[in-house]
Amino acid sequence: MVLNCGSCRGHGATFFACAWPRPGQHLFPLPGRMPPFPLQGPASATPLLLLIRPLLSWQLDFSMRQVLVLGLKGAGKSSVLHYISSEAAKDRTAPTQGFNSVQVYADGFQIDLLELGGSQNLRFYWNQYLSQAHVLVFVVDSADRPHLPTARQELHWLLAEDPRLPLVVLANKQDKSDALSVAELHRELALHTLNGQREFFLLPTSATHTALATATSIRHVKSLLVELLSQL
Ligand SMILES: Nc1nc2c(ncn2[C@@H]2O[C@H](COP(=O)(O)OP(=O)(O)OP(=O)(O)O)[C@@H](O)[C@H]2O)c(=O)[nH]1
Ligand SMILES: [Mg+2]
Repeated sequence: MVLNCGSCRGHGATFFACAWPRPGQHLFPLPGRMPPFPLQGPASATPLLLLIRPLLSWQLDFSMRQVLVLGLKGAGKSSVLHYISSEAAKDRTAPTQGFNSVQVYADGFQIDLLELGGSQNLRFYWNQYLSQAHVLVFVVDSADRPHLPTARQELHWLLAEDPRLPLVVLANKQDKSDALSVAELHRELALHTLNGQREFFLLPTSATHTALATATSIRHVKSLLVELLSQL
């Protein structure tokens, strides 16, 4: 079930509760700029506060589980989020300018999935959201060979910051004929270097209509997340 900000109980700071973005909403239209989190300051600090308050609801709450969804631009993050929240694929998605979030309920808790845009200027802010995430989902375009070294570099920078955060890597766009296999991606992303401290999963996915009933269905991602998060 998808919930919009009207159902954002439990975010702690009620003043900000209504600011949680609606699913699919892009609330950060400023080109390439997104403030770091956490941000502090008096409530009178508008208009900056108005711009940042959606991000302030990304905070720990025992009834919520936070999933941070990262990956280079065009990897398929928004498409994955759309499927997880609506159980339907989307033909077109716009590049995320800032962030994008969806909330789903499962097994008695709320899962907040937060996607940060994957363009270079937004990647600068990625690591600032790690500390409040329960799981990191890293989406890779399996057919985008030229950008795999960048994806590997970005992923390993993130992992170095938090050696214990559970990691789910999605080898997305498996429907493409030139997509690397999971084994090839495992090698290209140097995932063998992960130490045994963190829980780690690498799943083949395809966020397309035709793949919804196949082995690469995003449905498996949702099940895995629920299982991982219910152990917390
Ligand atoms: N063939 C194929 N196309 C996909 C798949 N997933 C996403 N796409 C397409 O890839 C393009 C980019 O997808 P997005 O979901 O917007 O990518 P993103 O990671 O959110 O990109 P940014 O928001 O710019 O960081 C869109 O045209 C999607 O329709 C997939 O599994 N297979
Ligand atoms: Mg996006």
